[in-house]
Amino acid sequence: MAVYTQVSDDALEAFLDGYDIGRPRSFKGIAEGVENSNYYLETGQGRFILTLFERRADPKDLPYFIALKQHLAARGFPCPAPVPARDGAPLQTLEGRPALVVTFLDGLSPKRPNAAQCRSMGEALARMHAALSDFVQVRENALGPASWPLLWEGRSQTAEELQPGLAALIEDDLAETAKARPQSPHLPRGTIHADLFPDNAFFLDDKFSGAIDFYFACTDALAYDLAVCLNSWAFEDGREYNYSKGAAMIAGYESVRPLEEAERAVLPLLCRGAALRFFMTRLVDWTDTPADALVRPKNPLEYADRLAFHRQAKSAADYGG
Ligand SMILES: Nc1ncnc2c1ncn2[C@@H]1O[C@H](COP(=O)(O)OP(=O)(O)O)[C@@H](O)[C@H]1O
Ligand SMILES: N[C@@H](CCOP(=O)(O)O)C(=O)O
Repeated sequence: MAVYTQVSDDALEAFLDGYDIGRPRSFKGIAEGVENSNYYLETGQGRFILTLFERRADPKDLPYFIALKQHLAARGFPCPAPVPARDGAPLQTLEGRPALVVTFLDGLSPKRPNAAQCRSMGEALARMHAALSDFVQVRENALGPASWPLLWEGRSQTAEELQPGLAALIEDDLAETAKARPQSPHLPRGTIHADLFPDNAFFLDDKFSGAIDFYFACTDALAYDLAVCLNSWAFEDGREYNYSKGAAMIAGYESVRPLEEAERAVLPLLCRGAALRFFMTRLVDWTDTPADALVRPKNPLEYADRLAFHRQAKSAADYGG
């Protein structure tokens, strides 16, 4: 579960005094999530999510994430809209933590996405990129290729314990993605979500209804966002690539923004990089999460299996593009 900071009734009352959203009718901690404490809040004026940012959130990044959500919401893209307090600022303090109230989104996250949902997600991803094309703020991708060797440092033994022979394969992935990196600056860039996994997307009747959790958003290659989604939506049980789902996602994306030839050419490389990024952070969490932590670390091997697929892929056609 992810409620790290408890909010007392008195603290909530005092906090809501600073807003024009009415008195609380319902207030409960949300079990899902990993990084921050999230609460469901219902008042006379509607439903909201209250987030208290925990230790891993860098306070200097919060204004960027808030501005990004404001920008998307203003353009009609379904995402949590920050709710400003009476003083006009959306970012406040509660129980000693930076705190944000956002609007509640309807919909359910798919546990096992189907091809129709993959298509709808691809289309929505391209719409999101278009809506962000005039978002001028820039944030470097802190989990981009330069960070991977640093995350890997001292982890090869853990990788070997998880799967004998894995360390050498990962070293090879690092070398190959580093070699090919100079190709990336030529790709269309913009603001990307960078973590649009199924648990961060909501659906109503197979139609995308909203995206949440923009806390890895950054400026990077647009096709890298598609690569993150192909990794997290189009593999069965974390292992086998589902060609129909991948093809549906790419077709959905291209129905809004056709990929350029340069993007198609490096799609396998971008997918390999995306898999490496999630493998690395999961590997770090695997060893560094204390046994009594509230959240269970996710299995890095799911991404080692995806890497095996990406190593042999030659072109976008291997992904159904
Ligand atoms: N705007 C929202 N509308 C509806 N539910 C939300 C909203 N934001 C978060 N949630 C719920 O809270 C959970 C955790 O949110 P998330 O942003 O993924 O947390 P974390 O950043 O801690 O990983 C989500 O899985 C979802 O159930
Ligand atoms: N999507 C990442 C972990 C990040 O968790 P989130 O709840 O903030 O999306 C993974 O699966 O490794």
